[in-house]
Amino acid sequence: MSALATQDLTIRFGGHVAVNAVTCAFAQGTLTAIVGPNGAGKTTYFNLISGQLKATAGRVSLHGQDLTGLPPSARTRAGLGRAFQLTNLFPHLSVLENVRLAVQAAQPGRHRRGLNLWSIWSDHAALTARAQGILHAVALADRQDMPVASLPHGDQRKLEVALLMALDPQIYMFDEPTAGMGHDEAPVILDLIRALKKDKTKTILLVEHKMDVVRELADRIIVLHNGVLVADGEPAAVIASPIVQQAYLGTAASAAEAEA
Ligand SMILES: Nc1ncnc2c1ncn2[C@@H]1O[C@H](COP(=O)(O)OP(=O)(O)OP(=O)(O)O)[C@@H](O)[C@H]1O
Repeated sequence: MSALATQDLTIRFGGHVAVNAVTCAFAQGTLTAIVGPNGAGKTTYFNLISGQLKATAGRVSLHGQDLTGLPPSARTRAGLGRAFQLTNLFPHLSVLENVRLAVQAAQPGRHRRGLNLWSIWSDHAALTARAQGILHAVALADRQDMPVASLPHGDQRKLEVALLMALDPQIYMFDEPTAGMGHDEAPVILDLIRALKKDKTKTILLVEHKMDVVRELADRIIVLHNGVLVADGEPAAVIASPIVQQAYLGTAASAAEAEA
């Protein structure tokens, strides 16, 4: 059984069908890149999977469990990990405190152990250690005491990935994870995605415009164009296919412009 699947997933905005009957299954332990031109429906597809948008038609399932009617929070609890919107955080708490809260949120049931001071103290120490480990992995350890609101943009993107890791989801959904990062910052995030990929229990969906990144990381590429899934397969074959050359890389359009 696939880890995640969408069946005829569709959303209309007025007369515009932004995602059009997309049926796709994602196998556990694979990294699928989702590519397509601007406005193709990639982020909208993510929003439908994570529940930020309600589908007009179709279904989303996780290990066979139908998630379609569930709100985003329930999908997160079921194992879907979508990068946090930083607006959902506590902007005046520190980076460490925010990550620690996410680590804590990912461990349901701990509070039911009762009010035992030793367990509260040891829990707090363990949660802090885990949060610090994650911050180290995303190269944010030296920013751990800064209020989230004062982080520069590149560090905010790293924090999004840190919070996702804190939740330890089964499905990682990355939407252009290195967008807006400097050349020295992007490799940290790409290394993390490589490490997640090696952990064959995780399933990764990656929306990415940079084809060199896609070529290196993806086991499979799917292509959206005008909300429709137009290509799906092994990276080299998909990148070489006429539909991608035309729809995504724009060779046909460029050739036509050159001739005009
Ligand atoms: N809330 C909304 N209301 C109306 N139209 C929307 C809404 N969200 C997305 N759209 C439209 O749906 C289409 C797909 O947008 P989407 O952002 O998913 O594309 P994308 O492939 O992620 O593009 P990009 O690569 O530029 O991020 C676009 O035409 C967009 O204008």
